[in-house]
Amino acid sequence: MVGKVVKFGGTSLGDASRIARAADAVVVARSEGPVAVVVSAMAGVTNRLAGIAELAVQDAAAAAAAARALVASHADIAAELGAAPDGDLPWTPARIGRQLDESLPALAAGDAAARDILLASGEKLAAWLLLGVVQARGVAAAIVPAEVLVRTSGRHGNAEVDRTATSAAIAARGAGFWQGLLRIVPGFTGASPDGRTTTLGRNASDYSAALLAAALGWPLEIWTDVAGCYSADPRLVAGARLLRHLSLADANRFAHAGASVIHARTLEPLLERPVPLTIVNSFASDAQSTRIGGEVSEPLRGLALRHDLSLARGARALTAAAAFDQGDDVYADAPAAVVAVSEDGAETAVPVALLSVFDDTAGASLPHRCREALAASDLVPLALWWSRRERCVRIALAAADGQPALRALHRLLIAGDAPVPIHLAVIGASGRVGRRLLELVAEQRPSLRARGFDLRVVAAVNSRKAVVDAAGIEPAAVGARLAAANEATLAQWSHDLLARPERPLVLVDCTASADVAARYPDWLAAGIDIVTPNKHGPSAAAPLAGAIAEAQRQSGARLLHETTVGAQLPLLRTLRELTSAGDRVETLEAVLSGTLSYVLGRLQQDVPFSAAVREAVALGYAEPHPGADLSGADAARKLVILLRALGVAIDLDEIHLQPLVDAERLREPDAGRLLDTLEDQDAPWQRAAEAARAAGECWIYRASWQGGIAQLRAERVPLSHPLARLLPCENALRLSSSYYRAAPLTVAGPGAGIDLTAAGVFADLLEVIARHQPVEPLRQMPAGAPLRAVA
Ligand SMILES: NC(=O)C1=CN([C@@H]2O[C@H](COP(=O)(O)OP(=O)(O)OC[C@H]3O[C@@H](n4cnc5c(N)ncnc54)[C@H](OP(=O)(O)O)[C@@H]3O)[C@@H](O)[C@H]2O)C=CC1
Ligand SMILES: N[C@@H](CC=O)C(=O)O
Repeated sequence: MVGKVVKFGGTSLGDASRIARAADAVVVARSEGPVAVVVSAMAGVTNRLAGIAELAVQDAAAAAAAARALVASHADIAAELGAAPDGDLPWTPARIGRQLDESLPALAAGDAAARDILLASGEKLAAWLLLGVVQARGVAAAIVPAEVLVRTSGRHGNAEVDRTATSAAIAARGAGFWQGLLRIVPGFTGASPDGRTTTLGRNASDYSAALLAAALGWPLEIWTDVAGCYSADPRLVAGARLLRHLSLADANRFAHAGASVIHARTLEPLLERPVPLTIVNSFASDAQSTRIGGEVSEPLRGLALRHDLSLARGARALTAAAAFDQGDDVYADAPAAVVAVSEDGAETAVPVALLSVFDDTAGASLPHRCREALAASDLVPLALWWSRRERCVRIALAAADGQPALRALHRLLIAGDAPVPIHLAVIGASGRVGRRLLELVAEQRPSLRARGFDLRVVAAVNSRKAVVDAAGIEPAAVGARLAAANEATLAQWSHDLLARPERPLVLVDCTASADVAARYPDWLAAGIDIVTPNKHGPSAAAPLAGAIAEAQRQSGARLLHETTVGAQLPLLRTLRELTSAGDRVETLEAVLSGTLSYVLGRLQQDVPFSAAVREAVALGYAEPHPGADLSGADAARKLVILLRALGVAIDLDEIHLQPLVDAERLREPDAGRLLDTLEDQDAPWQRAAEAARAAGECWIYRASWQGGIAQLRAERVPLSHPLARLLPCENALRLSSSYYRAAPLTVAGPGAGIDLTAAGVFADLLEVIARHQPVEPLRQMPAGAPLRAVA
């Protein structure tokens, strides 16, 4: 009886809820026939184990503690799942813990065999966890140690698999063994001829699963965090298309050229003993998938980019065949200009990109069309040639031209005139800024479409409900769709959003929520751009601020938040540009709260304090909870953001802050009730305003930064003071700097309001969209002597 092999990647087993979901999928699969499961270690675990191996060399006690913590975290997850496996098991967290303890001296001595035992324990612990949940679901299951199946060389860290011996070992168990109990096999692991545990190199669990599937002759499903192979890396190319059916041979050509998702090594056993492979998105199993092998296949049309290559001038040369891809003669028909590489090229090497263009429908015209497409985008290749063996066009480019060329060629050869989809998730969609933003999206969509973009709202969220719909939600229907939607917590909708394969995805956070801002690192790390007027992220304390910066650095996704200070006023961008042009700010004073500027301005017009606050709320200047304005906290966040834009490392708790009204009353959580308490402030503020007027002065809520001290407080200033001349609600910034010493730079204007804020958010959104412009401007090739080699 034919069964199937199901492999779960680390993200699919990333936490208790994902393990439970994987177990559910296994139970369904088991109800349909025999199943063997291969598991990776939980996401991040192999990196932690590698870190422990390094630590053991320097600090054995710290390594032991880290190993214990890691093993204990798996036991905690089993407790959370309420499912620990029973029966006689080859290992348990306790056994693995003891084994790691015992191996510490060998690890400290740098023993490669001990390191392999340590690294392989991640998959074993994951197998143990999944076994427990599957058993708790009533499925009879058992673990098979990979060491008894996968036969390898003795090379620790990256062992070679003896495929013949491995197939024989798998077959030797007999059909009954595989068709009876559900078998769970840890991936990434094998054993040397003398029985020592070996590991197969990073990301090798797919390979383990392919070995098992080929030996059993069972189809393979790989459950991972993407839907499959795309016509180009969807993180780099907006509108990349999912390739639904590929032959094994075409998938192999594509993988060898550097296409992501499937490693060429995974395909090797399947090419020898063909069984179909399906890639399934664990987080959106409703989504489409890629099926490799099997009855149906489509012509390969896709682009793969490698940028881990370099091109050298002079020096000792190797054949590119050896340097690029062992045993592959793809360069045999390449021009002489790109067939050699410097071996000692560290000093002379220039990074290059190598783009492989496959279009099996194009015939002999493909090189010519590639040339034309590049020329149309003002991109100049270093070399372009037809690879007979791989039936693709290879294009060597200066490294900086790699991604622009990828996008340009994808658009011109594959996507055609189809607009680039830009997916939008609007958080805070029923709020004032959120609603106005959705109106702007509806208004501006036609002009964006004319520029080649299709702006689609795919998610809308408020504090209680969420709609996620890849087909798109009409902006005008968002309110009704949310009203009809199910309740969803932040954790739930964030999880659903992270699972969506659509890119580019821009999350617009129109809340004032710190909890939402705390999720920014996760979203950014997943390649989701964020646009926001919410000050909680950019003014967050160092740990969150650092995580946000790091996630942007690693993923290339960006957080844009120009409206967090002064709404639509050009403040942050101006300061960043000045700083990067070498200016050094010496002192700064500002009015940063639109609400307080309005309230204090209205006092001068004889409007009572409490009435002025109500007006500011009604006009849309105030925060969702006006206590944030009256306490000065909102303005303090703006000052932090402003100073950080100038390169000043400062946290909120370093600001000297004097609230406008007493802190006690600001504890009232209900905004309406807080407003009801304010009338007793009318008389004192009326007296204060009259006294100021009599002295030829007025009140402002002044922010300042001088001598390293940042403060905010209500102050009386002469009417001649530049910050006294503001209209109610206006903000102003005045700074002296090395460039603005003779006369300070002043920027002033309306600094709050729903329309202005939504317009500023939309402007940030346009900036993100512009990054996905399919054709990019000409980039210069690196200067220097003629370039003549690729590696
Ligand atoms: N007004 C202005 O002049 C300016 C405002 N800003 C900023 O704009 C942002 C939005 O302000 P505004 O539109 O007035 O606020 P609103 O109170 O009108 O709207 C806030 C929205 O966020 C939603 N929300 C709150 N908490 C969560 C959560 N945990 N998860 C998901 N959604 C949540 C609310 O849901 P629900 O509808 O269910 O309550 C609501 O839809 C704020 O950060 C503000 O500081 C920035 C510059 C200027
Ligand atoms: N409440 C703020 C507006 C948004 O940042 C203000 O009054 O300035």
